[in-house]
Amino acid sequence: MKPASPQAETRKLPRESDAYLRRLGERVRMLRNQRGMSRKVLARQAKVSERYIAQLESGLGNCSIVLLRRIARAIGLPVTQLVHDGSDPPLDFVLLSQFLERLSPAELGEARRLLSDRFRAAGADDPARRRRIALIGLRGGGKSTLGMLLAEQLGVPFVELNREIERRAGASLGEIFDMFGQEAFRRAEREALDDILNRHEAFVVATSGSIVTEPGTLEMLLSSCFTVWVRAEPAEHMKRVMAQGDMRPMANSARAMDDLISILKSREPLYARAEATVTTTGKTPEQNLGELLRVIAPPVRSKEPAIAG
Ligand SMILES: Nc1ncnc2c1ncn2[C@@H]1O[C@H](COP(=O)(O)OP(=O)(O)O)[C@@H](O)[C@H]1O
Ligand SMILES: O=C(O)C1=C[C@@H](OP(=O)(O)O)[C@@H](O)[C@H](O)C1
Ligand SMILES: [Mg+2]
Repeated sequence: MKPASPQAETRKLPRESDAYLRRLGERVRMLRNQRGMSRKVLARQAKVSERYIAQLESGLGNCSIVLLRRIARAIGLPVTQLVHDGSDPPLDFVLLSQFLERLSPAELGEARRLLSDRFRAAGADDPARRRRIALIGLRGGGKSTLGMLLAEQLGVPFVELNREIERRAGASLGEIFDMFGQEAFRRAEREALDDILNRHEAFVVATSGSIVTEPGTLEMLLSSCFTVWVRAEPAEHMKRVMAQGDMRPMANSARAMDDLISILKSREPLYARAEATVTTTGKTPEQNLGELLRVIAPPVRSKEPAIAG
């Protein structure tokens, strides 16, 4: 992970922004043309001046988000389809997302499983996936403690993702955050996970607490590994984190417990995507190890009844 010099970064930014505004303008023009709308009609429906639309389409208008939303509505699209970065997705992607929007949350879950079974080597019941165990959850839950015990029991390598990230970057987690920022850390999480998936067929990984927050990384984790949420009660998380002396991701302040509760609350739906959960409050690591061994065991298939003959 090589840092760009601050001067290079500031030189790059305006150029990147200009290119982005040009692409946004071209997209608005193309979508307006597709709909057979003149600039005049679009301006009237969005309640902005025609000159403004002309500026936007030529890549010169840095629109406020409220105005852009009005333009998107007048075109008949959600604003997210105007502002996305990078090139336009293929038509099938657009059609598929329209189709998915019609499904209920339960149907969406089923659709994701079906698609991932069809297009990934490792399906839900694939024994290979059960040999790649990922422990997820907030700090102090017990991922590292249980991960080490589980790997030893299974006779497979134990990977501490945070250490892998540090090894690959040649810098400590603190330095990565301070020097390169959140975005670099998210990228490093994903690259480190991809790397261990490529290097090992079987492992136990104690992931970093924040790994679930980047949708691409979460998807990779859920479809490649058997995931277990290692959780504890908030007060127990706090007690353990304080005992370890490093309060991140909470601000090291009097509000740490409030921070922890709100981080946990915002991440709970993501951690809950794990296929199994173990709660470590009031249990010994050995008790939880037994529980883990049970939950990761492949489902027992009932034998076909013997045909009497
Ligand atoms: N049942 C349990 N399972 C795992 N850890 C436990 C348990 N009970 C107490 N602990 C303690 O809680 C702490 C968990 O920390 P750690 O494994 O580093 O969590 P994480 O990796 O999720 O941040 C350790 O100090 C461990 O000894
Ligand atoms: O929950 C978080 O946001 C984080 C948890 C830490 O990992 P552990 O949960 O492994 O301590 C570490 O990756 C980073 O400081 C961010
Ligand atoms: Mg840990």
